[in-house]
Amino acid sequence: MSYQFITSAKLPTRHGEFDLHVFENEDGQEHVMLSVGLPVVDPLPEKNAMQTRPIKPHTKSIESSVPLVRIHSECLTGDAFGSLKCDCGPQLNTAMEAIQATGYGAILYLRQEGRGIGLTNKIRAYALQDQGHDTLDANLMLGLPADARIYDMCGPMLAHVGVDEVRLITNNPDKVSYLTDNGINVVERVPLVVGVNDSNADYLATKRDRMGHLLDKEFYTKAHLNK
Ligand SMILES: Nc1nc2c(ncn2[C@@H]2O[C@H](COP(=O)(O)OP(=O)(O)OP(=O)(O)O)[C@@H](O)[C@H]2O)c(=O)[nH]1
Ligand SMILES: [Zn+2]
Repeated sequence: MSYQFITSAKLPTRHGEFDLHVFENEDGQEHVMLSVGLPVVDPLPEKNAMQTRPIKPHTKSIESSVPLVRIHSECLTGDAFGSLKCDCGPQLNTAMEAIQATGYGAILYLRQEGRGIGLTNKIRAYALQDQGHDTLDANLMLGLPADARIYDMCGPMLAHVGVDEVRLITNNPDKVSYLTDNGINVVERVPLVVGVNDSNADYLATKRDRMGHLLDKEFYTKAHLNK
């Protein structure tokens, strides 16, 4: 699949100002990158398309010499509606804050709702979860993969802002492997365990115990929360 940069603009947010870049694949599916302190290709057609604005100075420290990057998969229910069934909303907000704090990094917001099965199927899976099935079994019962996401857009999106090494904010080792196997140096994995609550503790435990997510050290169990 090939990916094309379409346009960009400033996006002030409650976490600070980002440059928002839109990319599209050949099927017309859009992905978004929010960046801070990284080059921006001028979106205006009358200007040289390859011209870049100068990189804004960022807080230089040993930690921030490599950009902080979060690959975030779309979750309408968590990101927009404040759902407590998952940890996506708090993860997105925390990552945006952390990237603003370093002044150097990006969120790749991938439109792969429901781990790539789409919103309708995710809600079908939620209905099965309402009957007691866990997040993994619910997908399988629908005849769908546990995780249908692809990450081949990440390389072109990062290349667009001149990034080939990252400090990656994730608990998912698949994301680290994918980037590493595709020429992006992951110098550090930065864990992101936020938004744990009574409604998502079992869901997080399933990700830890059945899907290989690296949550063991930092993660609190439902039993712990109920103490
Ligand atoms: N199919 C399905 N998708 C879900 C469910 N809960 C959250 N999601 C989707 O899962 C995606 C986020 O994936 P997660 O497994 O939470 O985390 P991750 O991105 O793999 O790992 P981190 O980088 O550590 O956040 C989003 O696209 C959500 O819409 C669920 O119960 N079923
Ligand atoms: Zn979610």
